Amino acid sequence: MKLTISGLTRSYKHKLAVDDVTAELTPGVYGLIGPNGAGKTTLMRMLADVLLPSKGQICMNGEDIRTLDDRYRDQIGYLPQDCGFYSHFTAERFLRYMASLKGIKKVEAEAQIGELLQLVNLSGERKQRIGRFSGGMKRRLGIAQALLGDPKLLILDEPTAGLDPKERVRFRNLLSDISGERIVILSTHIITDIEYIAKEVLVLRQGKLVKQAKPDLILKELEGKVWHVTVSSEKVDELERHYTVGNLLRRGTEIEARLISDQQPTADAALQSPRLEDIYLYYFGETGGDDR
Ligand SMILES: Nc1ncnc2c1ncn2[C@@H]1O[C@H](COP(=O)(O)OP(=O)(O)OP(=O)(O)O)[C@@H](O)[C@H]1O
Repeated sequence: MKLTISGLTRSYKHKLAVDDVTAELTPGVYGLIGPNGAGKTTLMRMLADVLLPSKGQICMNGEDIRTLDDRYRDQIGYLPQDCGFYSHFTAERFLRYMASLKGIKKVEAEAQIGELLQLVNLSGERKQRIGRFSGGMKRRLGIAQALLGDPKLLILDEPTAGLDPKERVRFRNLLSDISGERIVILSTHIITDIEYIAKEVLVLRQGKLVKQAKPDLILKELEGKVWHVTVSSEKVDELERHYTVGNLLRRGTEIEARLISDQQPTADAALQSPRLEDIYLYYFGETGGDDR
């Protein structure tokens, strides 16, 4: 199974939200990252075939998705950023409803619903109204509905938004369990969500795909560029003028910072082992991670 994206472009009036994106995806987990407004949701909506591109093409196994039409949509599971739930529905009624929209036969749907509720750890809550669910439970139910029909392409827009750290760990494990032969594309602001499970990271900046690479390769690229410095507080402005500086840590009159620089920034700067979350500093000049 192969998804080929060629010159995919989408503008809203004068705003170019996705700009000439070309990529080839094969089974595995892809982490789509980028700051707010980078175009992640727009790209995912086009992949989910709920938004038409202004230009460009998406092909599945060499066939244009416009030609495949229903045959493409039948193979997709999509969790939108804002998954509108019917709050008076119970979890199982919601999944039954979504299964019928996907054209899954009743008996088959019942079997899948049971399995999926178990997978997302909501079996005990299957008869509870969604209105009483926490944000994390709703997100897990959203993941279950995306998995109905055993889709070959799973598109998850910020699936971990609103999950607490424990739920995020559970989600990571769930994703590595279900990835298998599927292509999974998930967008996130939180690098640790994809650190151990992403086959490749897709970096989107101002609508452009500026990087598609394995996490190891990205880390290699950052080697020799990440520094830890300690400066007096009055030198911080100067440091920020010259370098891309991450979170500052105040220690008395001194400030410690992690920064990106091709050369050693100060005489006592110490080289650091790059971490995947340094991607945010490197590509966007901002920090990413659990605190965002
Ligand atoms: N319906 C719309 N009409 C006009 N502009 C839009 C529309 N949807 C998105 N945009 C603009 O397109 C750009 C990309 O938005 P998009 O939501 O795809 O980014 P994103 O990376 O998903 O951001 P976030 O992380 O905040 O969800 C932004 O500048 C946004 O303001």
